[in-house]
Amino acid sequence: MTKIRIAIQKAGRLNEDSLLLLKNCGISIDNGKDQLKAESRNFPLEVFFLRNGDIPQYLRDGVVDIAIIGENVLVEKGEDIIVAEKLGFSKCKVSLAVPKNVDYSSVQDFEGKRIATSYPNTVKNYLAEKGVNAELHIISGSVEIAPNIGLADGICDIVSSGSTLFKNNLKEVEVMLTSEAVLAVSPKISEKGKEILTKLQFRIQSVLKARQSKYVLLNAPNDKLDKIINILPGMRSPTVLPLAEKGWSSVHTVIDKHTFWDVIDALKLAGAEGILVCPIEKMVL
Ligand SMILES: Nc1ncnc2c1ncn2[C@@H]1O[C@H](COP(=O)(O)OP(=O)(O)OP(=O)(O)O)[C@@H](O)[C@H]1O
Ligand SMILES: O=P(O)(O)OC[C@H]1O[C@H](OP(=O)(O)OP(=O)(O)O)[C@H](O)[C@@H]1O
Ligand SMILES: [Mg+2]
Repeated sequence: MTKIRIAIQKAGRLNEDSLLLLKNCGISIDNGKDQLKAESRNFPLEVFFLRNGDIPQYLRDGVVDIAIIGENVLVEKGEDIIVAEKLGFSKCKVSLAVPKNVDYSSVQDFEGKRIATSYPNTVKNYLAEKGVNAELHIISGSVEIAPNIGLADGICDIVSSGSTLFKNNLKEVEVMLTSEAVLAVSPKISEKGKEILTKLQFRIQSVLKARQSKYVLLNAPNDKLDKIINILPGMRSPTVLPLAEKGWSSVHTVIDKHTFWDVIDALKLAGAEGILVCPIEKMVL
């Protein structure tokens, strides 16, 4: 039977969320400690645990069919790789930063300066677009220390909360790109592999939609139903059921978690009572 091969980061920031996503998709993986390869018992999937930075090459060569990888790594070394799905976790930026005490006015200030980074192609392309020439110092980690030890005038690295920059007396001056984990696809994937990928993507989409939404149940007096229903976005239109108590109804609907608190406040004002909010496990549309 054909199986699809997926690359997942062996250890690091993407590992846990990638495995959780597969688990939420109902895919069980027998993953012993330090195992570099594992199989699913209930989905035609083989998992390879690899270094994030090596994954674009494995995709290009067709050694794996798909991968969960940071978009920023594809920008750096996998522009030819197709992204099938954004996955909503490991969100970060790739930014330029300089020491806090430097007077910075524009990207032109990097002209002739030394920049330490693990993302040379990203910086090179960005600066070329802006017509700036700088000298790059390629290092594989702890980039933020470079200006403090006199190795560089500025850095280009991943920024999330900004605390690493802050601790190293640096300030973010240019955001070159924003990134999140994505499902990437090898250009060499077979037709059979594509069929399995479609099934996997269907499951992933159901999980991601569910993560974004909450199921809401509330009670309302019938004379306030119109106003309440107007507030609710819902998947299609909300379900309205009569309560045992005369003149009252129960309303069921789905709310996007980003607008959630605003909608709840509006519902209360409109006369909703006994509001219950539940997580959704899967959302199949
Ligand atoms: N601080 C952060 N916040 C959010 N996402 C991050 C952060 N740092 C890195 N990422 C994302 O997670 C990915 C993996 O980062 P991590 O530091 O675990 O691995 P790495 O050292 O870049 O790669 P490798 O697996 O090759 O060692 C990055 O490519 C980026 O997309
Ligand atoms: O803005 P922040 O929330 O501080 O996150 C940014 C830091 O996170 C990443 O490093 P990581 O901790 O993954 O260490 P690494 O360099 O060993 O990969 C990245 O390289 C930054 O240094
Ligand atoms: Mg890191």
